[in-house]
Amino acid sequence: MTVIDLSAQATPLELARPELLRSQNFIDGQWCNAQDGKRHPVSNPATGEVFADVPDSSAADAADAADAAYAAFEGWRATPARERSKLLKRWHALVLANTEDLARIMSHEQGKPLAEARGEVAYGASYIEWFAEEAVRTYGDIIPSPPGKKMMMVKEPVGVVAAITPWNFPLAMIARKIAPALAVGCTVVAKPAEDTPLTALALVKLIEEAGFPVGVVNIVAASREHTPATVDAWLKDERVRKITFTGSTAVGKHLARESASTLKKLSLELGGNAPFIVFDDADVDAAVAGLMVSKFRNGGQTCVCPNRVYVQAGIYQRFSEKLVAAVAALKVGPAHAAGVQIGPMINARAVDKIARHVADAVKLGGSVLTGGKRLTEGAEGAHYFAPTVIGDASPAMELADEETFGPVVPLFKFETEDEVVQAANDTPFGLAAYFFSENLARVARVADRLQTGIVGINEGAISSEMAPFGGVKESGYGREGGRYGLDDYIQTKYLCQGNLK
Ligand SMILES: NC(=O)C1=CN([C@@H]2O[C@H](COP(=O)(O)OP(=O)(O)OC[C@H]3O[C@@H](n4cnc5c(N)ncnc54)[C@H](OP(=O)(O)O)[C@@H]3O)[C@@H](O)[C@H]2O)C=CC1
Ligand SMILES: O=C(O)CCCC(=O)O
Repeated sequence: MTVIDLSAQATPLELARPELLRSQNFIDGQWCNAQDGKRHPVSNPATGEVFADVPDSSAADAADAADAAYAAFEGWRATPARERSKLLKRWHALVLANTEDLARIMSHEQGKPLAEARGEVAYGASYIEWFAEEAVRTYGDIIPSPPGKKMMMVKEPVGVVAAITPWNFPLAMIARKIAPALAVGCTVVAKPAEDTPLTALALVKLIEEAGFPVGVVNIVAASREHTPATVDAWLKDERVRKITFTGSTAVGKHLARESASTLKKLSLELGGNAPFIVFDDADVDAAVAGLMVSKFRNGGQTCVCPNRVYVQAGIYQRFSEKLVAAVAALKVGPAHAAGVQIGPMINARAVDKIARHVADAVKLGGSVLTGGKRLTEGAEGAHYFAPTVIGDASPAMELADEETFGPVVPLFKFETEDEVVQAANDTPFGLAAYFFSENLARVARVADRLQTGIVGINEGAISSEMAPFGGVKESGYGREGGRYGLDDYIQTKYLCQGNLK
């Protein structure tokens, strides 16, 4: 592993358009402070340095946002789909035009390498473009009807949508929630993660510049301490008809429970525990390349990152040697340094969990083939963990059950297809799975048997605005992206016209 000067001070956050760095909530077309004036700091995970602050909102601010979104709803749903589409296209163009500033803000608050942050801007923008195109295609149905009747189905927006988003993809996650909501005529209240509010606020600034009507999108920032009460105001509010959430399964379950009293529609994109299976008949180089792409994206802090890597006995040694060489060549360092591939982890809690998983694996007989430790030299205030491969992993280890959310690859050896499919499915989670095999019959069998919402077959890069992203089991429900991505923001209305002469 190459470590690029962890003690390097972050370059100041210089932006071509400094006005994109917002420090207020956006409610009813106004930038405003929290009613009680509270604020919370935003720091750079590469240095620990606090470089901005934002409102620490409360239930009162959330209620104001809901009032605005509710008031704007009738007007927005009545806006022609073509017009909604045009505004989304304008927003899309503004996001792309401001890529560099958005990427810098994102890297500064989240820690991902600048090149990756630029990629996320393009990725998030692709959802906005996609849903701008889909906005004009929410067709209903004419139902073959009995004589004297005309039966029809029309699609309507569900109403006010609350979007709650995580810190790992501060731009793409909120973009792929707001864009489909707006496309079908819903209005939005949003709350970004404590650690990464600035990217989301910048994105909303561009919504303002695109010329969306007042109240259509509202955003409030809050600290981890005040988030539960803030979001609770939306959970209890019967005018908020939908919650769309990406984050941990524990919080997803809380949202499902607490919104039951008003029976909201829910999309929950929750944690995963993705298996990555390499069969003896795989193209080993392609499998290593696929694993590197999927595992080390965002430093391993991605819900679809492989968490358990199963390698068949016949190629275990060869695969592991090639993998260790590739992992050992990764460059770790602060987001702004040239060539960095793995940045700091988001916060102390994240790196503590990774260290706990590695220590537990070693205690239970795992061997550290590369990495295996925190990188602390020169890294005061930051949270780095060395890209790690652990050999001889076993099901009793914590990392087999819980997503590590960091740059750690545990290698499990297996003998048979049946055994590995059973092991892969032996988890409450079901977001993504990957496998590599050149055997056509096996490809069909294994793809069919894996219990996940997404399967990468001889492919590590699965995410795309054109495809439905989402899980099964305790990884949640609902789909984001593709032609299915509007469904979660729509309700079906059946019209039955009678007495037709
Ligand atoms: N599916 C995915 O993509 C993600 C999965 N995770 C998993 O979850 C683990 C923990 O990460 P963490 O950041 O704590 O994830 P959380 O689920 O706590 O955070 C995700 C979002 O939910 C908000 N939130 C937290 N508690 C509540 C609550 N009681 N009511 C309403 N909203 C709430 C957070 O706000 P705030 O930041 O203010 O607390 C944030 O906006 C990770 O290690 C990973 O395993 C995490 C992020 C994304
Ligand atoms: O929050 C996550 O980790 C899911 C988003 C990643 C993706 O879209 O591929």
